[in-house]
Amino acid sequence: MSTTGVSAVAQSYQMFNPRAYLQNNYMPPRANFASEDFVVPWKLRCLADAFATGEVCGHTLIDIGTGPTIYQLLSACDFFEEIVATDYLEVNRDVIHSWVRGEDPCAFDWSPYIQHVCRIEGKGEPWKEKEQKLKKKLKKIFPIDVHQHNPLGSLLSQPADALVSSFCLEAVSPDRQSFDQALQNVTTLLKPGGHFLMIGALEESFYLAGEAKLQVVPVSERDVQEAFAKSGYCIRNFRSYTMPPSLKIGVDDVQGVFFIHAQKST
Ligand SMILES: C[S@@+](CC[C@H](N)C(=O)[O-])C[C@H]1O[C@@H](n2cnc3c(N)ncnc32)[C@H](O)[C@@H]1O
Ligand SMILES: O=S(=O)(c1ccc2c(c1)CN[C@@H](CF)C2)N1CCSCC1
Repeated sequence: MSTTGVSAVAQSYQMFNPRAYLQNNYMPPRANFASEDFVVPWKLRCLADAFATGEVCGHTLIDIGTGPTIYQLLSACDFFEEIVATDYLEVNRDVIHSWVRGEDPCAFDWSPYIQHVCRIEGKGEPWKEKEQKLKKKLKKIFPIDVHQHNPLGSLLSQPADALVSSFCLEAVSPDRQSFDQALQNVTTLLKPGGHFLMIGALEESFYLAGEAKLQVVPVSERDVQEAFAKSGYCIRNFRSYTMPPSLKIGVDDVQGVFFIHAQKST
């Protein structure tokens, strides 16, 4: 693992601006729910379908690199007692804390995401009920460093039943070796037989978040599949989405998005 590379990544994240990041990736017009063919509905569908199998369930789910977003947890909250959010930056952990407490009138409006997920799950659940359910289950918000062999330090008493992660490992790894090692590291947080649902960027080399320009290690579908196999997973499902030119507006150079559902070997 290149320690200088990891230190440089950590340094670049000191400039990360959560509000700019949300603006670039989670607000209209880039975030478009008009058709299931658009990337945001595609991501939410991947997650909803995986949880709808009923195979991904248990007491504790950990989200690796939560950032300032909660969409990635919406379909999980019916299947776990406790959801643990994690992030390297205190500024992002504070955004999630603030959303859970519901005290910030200027907080990001996730209602279009919650309403869409309730619609595709087809349970007739009012969106405000799902919102409250997630806030109630989001009991812990921990600091994490995926480049540490024990990413959560002593904060985790026992391995989780499932992991979720979205746009994290490739966005914080200076090279493929670090990406593979980071996956090995976070896998120690998951119980044998546990499930890992990951969404990530394909062939991306950078993204912007306000003043910060973050380097991303470009990964292919094959790179991701090989990394999971190397970390001892059975790949249950793998899907990918090709980014249309209209969504390439300069805030990143992402070429596509992958979804992987993998199960840790027993
Ligand atoms: C591209 S953002 C992803 C945010 C969110 N999960 C999403 O889906 O948009 C990457 C996140 O990784 C976090 N991060 C940076 N360095 C990290 C590290 N060493 N370990 C874990 N997370 C890290 C950043 O603070 C940021 O929130
Ligand atoms: O869901 S996305 O595919 C998405 C969402 C988040 C990110 C990326 C892509 C690519 N760069 C990542 C940096 F790590 C963050 N999407 C991109 C097109 S517009 C709506 C959001």
